[in-house]
Amino acid sequence: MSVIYPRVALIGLGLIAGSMSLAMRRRGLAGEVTGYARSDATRETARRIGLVDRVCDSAAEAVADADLVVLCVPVGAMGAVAEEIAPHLKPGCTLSDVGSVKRAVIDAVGPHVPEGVDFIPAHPLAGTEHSGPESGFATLFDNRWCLLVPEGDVRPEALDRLRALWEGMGAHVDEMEADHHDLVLAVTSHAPHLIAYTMVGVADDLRRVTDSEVIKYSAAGFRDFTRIAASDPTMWRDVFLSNKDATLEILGRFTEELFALQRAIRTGDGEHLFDYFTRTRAIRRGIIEAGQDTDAPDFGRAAKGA
Ligand SMILES: NC(=O)c1ccc[n+]([C@@H]2O[C@H](COP(=O)([O-])OP(=O)(O)OC[C@H]3O[C@@H](n4cnc5c(N)ncnc54)[C@H](O)[C@@H]3O)[C@@H](O)[C@H]2O)c1
Ligand SMILES: O=C(O)C(=O)C[C@]1(C(=O)O)C=C[C@@H](O)C=C1
Repeated sequence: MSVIYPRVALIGLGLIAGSMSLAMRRRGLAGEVTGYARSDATRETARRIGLVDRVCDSAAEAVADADLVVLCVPVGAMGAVAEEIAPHLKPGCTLSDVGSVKRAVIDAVGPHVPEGVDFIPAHPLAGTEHSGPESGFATLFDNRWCLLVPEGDVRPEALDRLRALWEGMGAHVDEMEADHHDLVLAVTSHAPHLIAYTMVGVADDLRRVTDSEVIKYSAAGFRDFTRIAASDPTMWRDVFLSNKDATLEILGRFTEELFALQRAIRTGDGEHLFDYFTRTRAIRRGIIEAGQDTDAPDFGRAAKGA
């Protein structure tokens, strides 16, 4: 593949920035990738493992002359980072981010975007429970979605170019409106994370009673919860504080359903439980039949309508 951006700057050098750098390198999508992270230790590690072509000691130095700048920091840090780099952005460049919440990032970053810079928020729907500069890998975005959330005046050629970059990194790209994005992600990602955190917390409380049996005999379902609940505390604190309304709306509905199931168990209403589980099983099967299971080998073809 040919170079899409001569110079890309990544601010924040963790799982997502590291994976972007390696995914771009795999296909030669960027001429040079520069990077900056706030802590000396992270920059040192990034240098040692050659995560990007050049690790800079300031955000200003990293973004100078960059054709694409991507903010890869926790959602709560986006506004301050945007304010810091704004005076150093090259006219005509594209500014993007990878935050898990979009409305709050648009509100925080938008006011700092200089005239002549295209701001195109993005969100790759791919990740792991690991964080930091050593956690990235080149195939993270393969067969995953990346949602682009442009608002206002964005040049179509800037949008096409960013889309081509994400496709070159292995992702399927769609566009979505910011508030809708936040509601959808509250259902598919944010509330499930909170539920996993809660379940593991409950098990931890119980452990003190059962003397480690919870961990010793933990079944596959619970192990999956512990993987999710091992995700980065800073990232997830920021996600919940930034997507408050949508997450609370979904958690309200979740609590109502939970109470109904609780009542069915207490009253011995097997029909309610059976019907409910039949409905949820059909959803999983529907996902697989529609070719939307991103773990399936043919997801790529299905997503492209092949
Ligand atoms: N981890 C996931 O599963 C996932 C998936 C999609 C999107 N995201 C989003 O991507 C972004 C980055 O997540 P990650 O998983 O790569 O996190 P990470 O913790 O692995 O990396 C974040 C990096 O940002 C740096 N940083 C923090 N505050 C900073 C600041 N003020 N200035 C400069 N650098 C700063 C940290 O030192 C670290 O290097 C977040 O906004 C997150 O919501 C994460
Ligand atoms: O697989 C995981 O570990 C993830 O949690 C990834 C996941 C998700 O919920 O799907 C987490 C947050 C992101 O914003 C996007 C992807």
